[in-house]
Order: sequence, then structure tokens, then C-alpha cells
Amino acid sequence: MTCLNYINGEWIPAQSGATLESRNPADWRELIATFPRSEAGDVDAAVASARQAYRTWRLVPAPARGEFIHKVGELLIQHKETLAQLMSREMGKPIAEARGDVQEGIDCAFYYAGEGRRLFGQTTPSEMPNKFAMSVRTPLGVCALITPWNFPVAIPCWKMMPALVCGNTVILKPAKDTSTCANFLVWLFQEAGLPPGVVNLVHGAGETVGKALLEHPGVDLVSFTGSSKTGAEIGATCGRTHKRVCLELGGKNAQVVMEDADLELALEGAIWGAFGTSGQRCTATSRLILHRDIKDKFTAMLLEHTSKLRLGHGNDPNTDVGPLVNQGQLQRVSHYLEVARSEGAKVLIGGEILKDGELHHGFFFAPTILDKVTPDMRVAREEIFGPVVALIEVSEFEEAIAILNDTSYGLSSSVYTRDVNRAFQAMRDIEAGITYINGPTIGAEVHLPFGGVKQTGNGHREAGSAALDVFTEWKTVYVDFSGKLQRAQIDNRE
Ligand SMILES: NC(=O)c1ccc[n+]([C@@H]2O[C@H](COP(=O)([O-])OP(=O)(O)OC[C@H]3O[C@@H](n4cnc5c(N)ncnc54)[C@H](OP(=O)(O)O)[C@@H]3O)[C@@H](O)[C@H]2O)c1
Ligand SMILES: O=CCCC(=O)C(=O)O
Repeated sequence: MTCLNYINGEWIPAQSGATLESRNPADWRELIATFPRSEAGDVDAAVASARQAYRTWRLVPAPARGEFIHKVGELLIQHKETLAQLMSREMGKPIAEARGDVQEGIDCAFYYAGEGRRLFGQTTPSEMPNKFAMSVRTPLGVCALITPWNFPVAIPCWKMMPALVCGNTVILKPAKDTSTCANFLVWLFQEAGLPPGVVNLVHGAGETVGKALLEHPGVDLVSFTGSSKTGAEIGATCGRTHKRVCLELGGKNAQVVMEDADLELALEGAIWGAFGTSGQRCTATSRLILHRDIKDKFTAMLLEHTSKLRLGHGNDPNTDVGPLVNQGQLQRVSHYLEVARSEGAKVLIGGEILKDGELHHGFFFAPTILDKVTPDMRVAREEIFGPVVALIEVSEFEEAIAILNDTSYGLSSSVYTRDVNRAFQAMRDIEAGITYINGPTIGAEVHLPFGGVKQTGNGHREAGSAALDVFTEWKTVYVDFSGKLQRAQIDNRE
């Protein structure tokens, strides 16, 4: 398959003609597609196209913009299985999770399609007679959307759909590892009949295409999801170039299990929170904070369940845990196992690259449980982004919350307890954008705000009506029908 850039309604190669390859992480010998290795000139063309289209798209009534998004939702339903199978082959997640990823895109489409008929502002009384006062949302212009590979459909949809319904035009720069999924998704926007230039796609590396978008004077906003390291660079560049920037970054999420918890429920949450998507979710559980009274029992339950997880190709419906996305991720996770051992953590299960049988040509890492972890260790503090979970023992609820908060990240969190007082205390005291009581750290719903505190972001939120604050400017409007200058009255009001 050949992927192309989509600029001004045309599918075109990079100006240089250069290409990159997307391969199956479960079997590196399988080529999925080639895609353009774009550079700054391709970005210039995409920005020119998006700027031109913005002149008319911003004037399309918002309900009509919402109808385009609704159509994308219908097309996503129609092509759900094909897109999920492609995603599973291209980035390795098990097919059931890939279907869930596409479903998030569908939910997002119908939610933001409806937003076209809301986009509420405020009306408020004026101090003056015969004067109306109100605020309305207005679009920003051209939005550059830079996305990671771990949710190849959901995350681009979280950005494209609210941006478009608000009247902006967009340029998507997807992760290299999931270029084919991005191509398919943008084709659906084309099929939905969006005018040329409203949606543009530029494939290529973050170091070239991403950076060119950040520096381009024709880009008004950058919405980025990815690592905290890249996010910090992006924030600095956008500060220098005066662009609005929304950053959704890494996590070091914890699940607390108290002595009064339903352990079967907590076990299910821990397994899927830690090992779902091979631990490559920003919301993944990478720390399990266990009360000492249940720690031994719960650890034994965890080990038994983990030992039964089936590793394999994502497209095989019997697979529980797929490969890591690429060689770099495999090296990163292996490195953290060396760090864990050198710091004195004990590997209870896993801790190694798997190469047996059908895993031979893929990037598989065994689901791993680390014991004897203390809160100061690197494996308790740094984002690993793989199927590795660290066990930390505590004696008190307050201690559990203090350790949960003792991180530079703040995305998701979870507490298993039957005590309603503790549940509300957790809700109040946890420093994170998302807190689950008796549920795993994963599993976002599109109508609620999504994002984190501390180094997980810069205060913005994706999803829900909160995303509208990213993609619009407020305009305050006063309409004076008194027929006389009221300024004097304002100045004299004392
Ligand atoms: N908080 C959230 O909502 C959320 C959700 C999902 C994932 N994440 C985080 O994402 C990370 C994993 O994703 P990742 O490894 O793909 O992150 P990443 O390396 O930061 O890359 C993310 C995107 O940024 C591009 N990029 C890389 N360097 C760039 C630069 N200097 N300027 C502009 N763009 C650049 C990448 O391009 P390439 O194609 O060249 O890589 C990719 O498209 C984890 O830390 C995870 O926690 C956060
Ligand atoms: O990786 C980021 C998205 C996480 C998500 O959508 C979920 O946990 O459901």
C-alpha cells in the first residue's frame, strides 16, 4: 500500500519524492505501507491550503460543520472492522482494543457533531440601559495536530473533530509508526465531503515536519499529544512563536488497593490497567500501591493471572498482549529492567524479551511485575511505557495517597476501597486529572474532560466541552441600541 500526503483535497507524494516504511511490529518482515518523508516545503503547501480554506470554512454555519463530522462518524462505523484490523497490524494492539480505539473515534464524532448545535456562549445583563452584552466562541484559524502512535484513531479524532466543528482548518502530523491508520482516517474525512483544504495530512518525522509546523507563521495553534520531553520542546517553541499550545503528555499512574477492597475487582483492574495495550497507554497503571494486609494475597493472585496472559499477534483474537510498537520501545523497556535490577527491585515474573515461535520476528516483552520497589527508585518515578508494573507496600491510606502523588506526572489514578469516606478523600486529595474509584486507571469516555496536572500537560483538556476552550477564542460583544454615547455614564457611575 502507498500512503500519500493530503493537501488541498489532493493525494500527493512528498515534494522530494522520498518515502519511509511502516512495518508490522508483530512480524517486522511484513511491510504495511510506504509513506512520504515530507519536509518544510510540504508543510508550506499544507499551511497555504489550510489558510485559504479557513476563509470560507469559518463562515459555514456550525450545525452544518457538525453534519460533516456526523458523516465521518457514520463512515467510521461502516469501516470499523477494516480500520481496526489495519491498526492491529500496524501498531500491534489486540483486535478487541483496536475496535475500542475506533469506537472512541465514533463516539467523538457524534459528540462533536452535536456540539455544532451548541457551542454555547453567555448572555449577561449590561450595566447600561438599552444595551445587550454577550460572549461568543470564534475559531482560531489553522491548527497543527501532532499525534502519537498508541491511539492512532482516537487521539487524532479527539483533536480534529472539535477543531473542525469550531470552524478551524487542520493539518494532521501523525506518528510515523501509524501513518497508514492516519491515511485511512483522513480518507474518511474526504469521503464525508469536507471542502478541499479543510483537512490536510502531512506524513513524516517529528524532527522535520513537526518542527516546521511549530515554526510556521501561518499556524495559529499546536495541539500535541506525546512524551513530556517532546512536549517541553514544543511548549518552548510555541512560546517563542506566539502560538496557542495544548500539551497532553506522559503519566506515571498508580492504582491503590486498600485492605477492604474487592480483590477480584482490583485484580481485573490491575491486569488490564498494567498490561492492556502492552502498557503503552498514557493512562496505564505502572505503580500498584498495596496495603500490607492484602499485599501477599493480591500479589499471588496477580502472578497467577499474569502467567496465563497470551502474547501474540494483535489480529489473533486469542491474544491478550501484543508486541511493543517498535525496536526503540523494546530497548527502552529492556533498559528499565536493567535499571530496576540495579536499584534492588525484584522481578517476580517477566522481565525479558520474548522470541519463541511466532514471536520470533516481533518486539515482544513479557508482562513484568517488580517487587520491593520503593518510591525513590527510578522505576517508581519515570514513565516506562511498557508492560511493567511496580509493587509498593503501604500501611495507611494517607501514606498511599502521598506516594501516589509523589511524582512529577498527574494523569490518571485509581483507588479500590469499600469505604465511602476514603473514596471521597481520594477524590479530593489526589493530584491527577482523572481519578477512578473501584475502576482501572484506563478507559476514557469522550464526553468528559481528559488530561492531567503537573508535567502531564499545560492545563488544557481534550474531550468533552473542555476541548472547545482549546480550539476557540472568546469574543465579547456589546450591542448598544440607546442611540447615545453611554461612555459618559460609565465614567460617571461612581
Ligand atoms: N496525556 C495524553 O493524553 C497522552 C495520550 C497518549 C500518549 N501520551 C504520551 O505519549 C508518549 C508516547 O508517544 P510517542 O513516543 O509517540 O511520543 P513522542 O516521541 O513525543 O512523539 C509524539 C509525536 O510528536 C512527534 N515529534 C517527535 N519529536 C518532535 C519534535 N521535536 N517536534 C515536533 N513533533 C515531534 C512524533 O513524530 P514521529 O513520528 O517522528 O515520532 C509524534 O508524531 C508517552 O509519553 C505517553 O504517555 C500522552
Ligand atoms: O493513551 C491515551 C489515551 C488513553 C485512553 O483513551 C484510555 O485509557 O481509554
